Amino acid sequence: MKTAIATVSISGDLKEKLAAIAAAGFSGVEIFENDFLAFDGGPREVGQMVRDHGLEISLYQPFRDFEGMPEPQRSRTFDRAERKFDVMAELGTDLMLVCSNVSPISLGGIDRAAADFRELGERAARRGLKIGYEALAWGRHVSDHRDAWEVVRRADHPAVGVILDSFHTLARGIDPETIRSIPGDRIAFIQLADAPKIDMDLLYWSRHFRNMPGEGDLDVPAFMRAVMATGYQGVVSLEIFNDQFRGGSPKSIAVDGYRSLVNLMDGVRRREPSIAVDLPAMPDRIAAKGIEFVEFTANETEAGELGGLFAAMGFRKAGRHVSKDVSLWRQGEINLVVNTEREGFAHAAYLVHGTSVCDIGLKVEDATATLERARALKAEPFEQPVGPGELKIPAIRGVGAGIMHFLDDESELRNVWDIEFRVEESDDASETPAGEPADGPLPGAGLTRIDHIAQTMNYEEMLTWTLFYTAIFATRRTPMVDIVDPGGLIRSQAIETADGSLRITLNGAENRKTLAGHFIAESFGSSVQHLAFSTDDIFATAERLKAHGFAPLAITANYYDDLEARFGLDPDFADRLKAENILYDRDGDGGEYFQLYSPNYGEGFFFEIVERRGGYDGYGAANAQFRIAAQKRSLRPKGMPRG
Ligand SMILES: O=C(O)c1ccc(O)c(O)c1
Ligand SMILES: [Mg+2]
Repeated sequence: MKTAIATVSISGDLKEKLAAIAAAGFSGVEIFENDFLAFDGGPREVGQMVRDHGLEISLYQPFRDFEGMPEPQRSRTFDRAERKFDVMAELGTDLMLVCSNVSPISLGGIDRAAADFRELGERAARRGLKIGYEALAWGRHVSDHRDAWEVVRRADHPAVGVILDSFHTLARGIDPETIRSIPGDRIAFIQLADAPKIDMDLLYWSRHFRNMPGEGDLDVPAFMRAVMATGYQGVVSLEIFNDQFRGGSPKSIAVDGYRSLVNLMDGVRRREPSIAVDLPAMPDRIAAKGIEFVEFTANETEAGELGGLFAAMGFRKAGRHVSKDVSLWRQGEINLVVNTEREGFAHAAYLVHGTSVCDIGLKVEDATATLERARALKAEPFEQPVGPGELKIPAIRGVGAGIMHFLDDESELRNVWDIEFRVEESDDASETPAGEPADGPLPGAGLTRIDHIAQTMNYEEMLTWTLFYTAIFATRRTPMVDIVDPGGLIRSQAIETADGSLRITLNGAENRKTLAGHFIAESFGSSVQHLAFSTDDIFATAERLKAHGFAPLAITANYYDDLEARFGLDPDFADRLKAENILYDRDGDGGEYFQLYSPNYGEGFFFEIVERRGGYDGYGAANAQFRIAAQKRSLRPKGMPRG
């Protein structure tokens, strides 16, 4: 499959754009005219530069305001086209995009436009070139791909085809199934873009808010299935006008683009099995079953403090690694690992981020298949030397700074805890805090599993993260919600499996004054900001935690007054929530959510304990503002210091 991306989609100057596009794995580029005009070098030089990167120029664009002009403008547009043909010849490309006319003086008329294209086709063919006609969603007379195709059909010239751009079709709500009646060999080129559903002017929406297929809300898969059903075998290209991308990292945006294309085409192939898609085989999106472990990196002193925190939440020390300075803490199905090694990835992470979460272990259907799909989607495999008695666990670099490991029940990996960890005589007894009976292990606090992991990133990187998770794993993303922090806005969105077995919340920080922004700044980009543990009985857990010496985050009395009024709560029930500092939420179907927080440790890391009742599927977004305000009051208590 030939893949391309328009230079306009990537930030940087033309050189930087090409380097990033080539490194990401594309086979070609669309040279966007303004990128060429801004370049200080002739068309031959640009063509050579593109080919030196191993790329081809798949398209030159756009040529504007061509068809249906009155004289004398009509003759001028043909002269202008000839000049562009000269440039194309020197660039070394044979296809030019002509977008539908937006000029108020254009006359309209399908046959007039067809006659103009027939003549342009004739002139192009004489020079061995071709042209493609694209309907802009805001074109003066042609704004629908069906009309563009009718013009092309009537032009009836082998050098003239139609160009379909998913944005223009889908943003106007045109049924993509209408593409299926166009002959595939009359489609000159395919441009793809997604976009979030926003109610705004089409032109503004198109020029500022497009994003990669899978990052927005348009049905790009339906569009692409229809295209492939026509027998189209040409280039599949991305054309993304996006303000954030223009300012983003060229390398990472280019990889996102390639990832989104491969993910899209793999999905098309699975839904249209009779259609040939020339793409290497890869496993389908991976069924993720949950979070098997979370690993912290720390120095010895801080590891002791972390252990104290874990013990206060009812965790017990359950083992020590056979060959490394790594200990395991357990409760229910939760595995927390603390790594104090002086070498390897965890130590490197410690030096950069301080005490923090450095690795996440996901339980998946098939760990090897997960690595294979991740690789096909340009994720970076991670390996470090396997020590004596250790298993080789498939792993990749996450989108942030951390490593993501994959475990399954199908292989030896299911025995990782028994193979790599040993229970030490002293483990249980030595962790018994003062004041508790020392004659046996402390009972836990009723924590059962990890409900969710919350990762924080700069707002501009959120699309990269959502694409990463949704392309590799069979997950969906929830709508974005705004969370008000006294210092600014946080955008929050969850990635989750349909059954809720894996939940990751992504929090995009716009500045450093927010708790989330402070956390990423102070931890130099550590991503995991909090872990949420599940309990089946939040009140019993709250009591147990108290007995363990856990001090929950204090919530204001005002919050509880409002809560009682808002939900019409029984006053005794509201008092109980208040006494335990438990936050509460209820959904439209009577599902209930209970949340209990730890204070901050260090610069904004914390734990949460939740109970879901009656199928509640959210994350208590309505409570986040009050929790954050409380946490900000408690910032920098005694606790987890930073490197
Ligand atoms: O916004 C535009 O003008 C524009 C130009 C060329 C395209 O291919 C397109 O989709 C939009
Ligand atoms: Mg386009």
